[in-house]
Amino acid sequence: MNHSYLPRIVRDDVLNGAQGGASPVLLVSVRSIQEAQLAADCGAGVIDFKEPSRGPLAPVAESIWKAAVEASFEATLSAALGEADTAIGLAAQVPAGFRFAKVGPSGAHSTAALAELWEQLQLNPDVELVPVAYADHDAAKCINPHQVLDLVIRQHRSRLLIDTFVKDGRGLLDHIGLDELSQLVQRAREANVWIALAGSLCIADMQEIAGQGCLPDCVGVRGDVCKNSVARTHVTMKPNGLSRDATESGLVLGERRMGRLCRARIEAWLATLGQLV
Ligand SMILES: O=C[C@H](O)COP(=O)(O)O
Repeated sequence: MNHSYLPRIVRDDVLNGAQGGASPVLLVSVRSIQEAQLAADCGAGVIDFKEPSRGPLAPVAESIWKAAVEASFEATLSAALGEADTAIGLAAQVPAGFRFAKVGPSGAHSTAALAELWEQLQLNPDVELVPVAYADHDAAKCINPHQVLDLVIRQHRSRLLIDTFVKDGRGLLDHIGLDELSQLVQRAREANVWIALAGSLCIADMQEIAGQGCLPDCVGVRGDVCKNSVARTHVTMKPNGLSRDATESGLVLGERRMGRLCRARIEAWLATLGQLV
């Protein structure tokens, strides 16, 4: 494929974000090595492993983390660890080779409760915590994104992802206004905090956000690029009485078609972000 119109994404750009004048980096959440390969081939800057059927930040199996490190994708690796109930136990298992670990704040009713959660995460020194704030914080029963950002700044942490807890078709902008989002991004900027936005974002949302002069360091997507994904094909294309051979050949054809759709979507995102500097 022709990558010439895509922004050149190298790992330093991923880590430094738009603060150095670069375009926002694209993070694509995937649930398998197959999807990761597709995202890497397209040029996604961050490949984030999560199992969307089990929650907004649910982890994939540890065997997939290991396979991802072995695959040596040309992208920064990120692992979603879920919320306190899974993240504390899993943190130490995230292999070196991963750079980010996303942890959700649901249930943290106070700043102190969230600080305690972060304190309990025994991450490998090479793996950096990406604290998450939920725009729909009432549903997640936790403190709001301003309070999470306050804590990030107070603890001299480097990163923050604002996402949505409930994936019900509503997106980030259904829960947080553009003015408020701009304030958060601006505050993060001033405090030298790398900030990522996600939450069922589509390209039109991103254009609206950017039109407000609000440029995050990173944009995270899954729903918009993976709604036709290979993984979904497996879910929707059950045997249904077809012979095994016919079913398998249908799956292969379906996977190819869906893979093309995902690829086109990721490329459209990269082209859009590449224009935002
Ligand atoms: O980290 C980013 C999220 O995985 C985005 O997922 P989503 O686009 O389905 O809300």
